[in-house]
Amino acid sequence: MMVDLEKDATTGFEKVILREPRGSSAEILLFGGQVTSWKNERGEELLFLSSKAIFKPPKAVRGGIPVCFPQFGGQGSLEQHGFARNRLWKIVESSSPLPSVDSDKFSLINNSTKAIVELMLTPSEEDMKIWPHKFELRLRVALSSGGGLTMTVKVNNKDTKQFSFTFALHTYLSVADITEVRVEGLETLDYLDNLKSGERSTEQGDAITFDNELDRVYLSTPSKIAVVDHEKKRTFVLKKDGLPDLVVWNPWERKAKQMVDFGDDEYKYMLCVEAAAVEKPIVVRPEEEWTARQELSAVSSSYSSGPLDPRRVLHGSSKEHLPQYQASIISRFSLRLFAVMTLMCSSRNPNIKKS
Ligand SMILES: O=P(O)(O)OC[C@H]1O[C@@H](O)[C@H](O)[C@@H](O)[C@@H]1O
Repeated sequence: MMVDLEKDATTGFEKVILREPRGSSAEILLFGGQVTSWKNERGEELLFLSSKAIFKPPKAVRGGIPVCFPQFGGQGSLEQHGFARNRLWKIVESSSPLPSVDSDKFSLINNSTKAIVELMLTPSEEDMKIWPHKFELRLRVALSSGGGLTMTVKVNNKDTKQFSFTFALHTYLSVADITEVRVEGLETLDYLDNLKSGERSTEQGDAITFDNELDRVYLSTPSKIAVVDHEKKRTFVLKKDGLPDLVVWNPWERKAKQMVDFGDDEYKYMLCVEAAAVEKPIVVRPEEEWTARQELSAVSSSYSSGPLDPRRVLHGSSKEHLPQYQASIISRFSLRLFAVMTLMCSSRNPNIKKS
């Protein structure tokens, strides 16, 4: 396992590179704490990064996995998606003893089964003027020996009063042809439609497919979602914890043309699936810590990694024989029962603890 710190020759941005012996790798910019590349063992890029991406602060970089904090989207007093994605983060020295970046390239061998780096963002005086809360935001990125990419986020409240925020890991997946892509695991869920001023609707169909602009926040989603790329015969599996919502976004043709940092036809080759906490802001009291995690893996589409949706576990395959409306009613009833039982078991967010 190797962890390198380099200065990108083209952009001048500093980046950490994680490599594992079988060939997979990941790159993380200190600007934005943003993963901009994740490659499998054959060296194929799994994340989308726009050819028109602008590497010039304070513009956020279009692609990879921007961190949206302390605000998701445009609802709030801050800039769209918050400021974390266009600030310079620091490496937490204890995570990987990386030397300074004065010479061209440094390497070290990490003997664990994962190549890991931990980055941190704390507010500057300027940040405190727009969001007056002392916090520590940590992002740990780990590349496992199988090539899976795990991102663990921690927010510590270092202040004397509580604060709340919304959050997303804005993952841009690279796909071969968006019209041949299917998202599984969101069937029958409620969502907020950003194209209809956040109007609430319920997903009726089967898996989600794409033939137009789509911008939705799916609510209380299962911990495992699959994005099937038929053309590439590849399935992305996204597992998450502490991030109940899932944003699904593709700008399609018209919006693509309006974005200066996005190619006119690049919408065909990307899909954003964003593990998020949007509907219910996270509240963290002084000296408390909130943790969330996302695990990404890319497997051949013939691979089955087990049931996606907890409702399918409850009903087994018999649900498939029920008329669709009946199956959907039972699903929703079970979900509500599950939600009530969960609420009864814990009234506090299980992802928050004393730091
Ligand atoms: O252009 P930005 O600020 O990176 O945002 C891109 C998109 O991000 C998505 O998360 C939002 O749901 C969209 O509404 C938004 O257009």
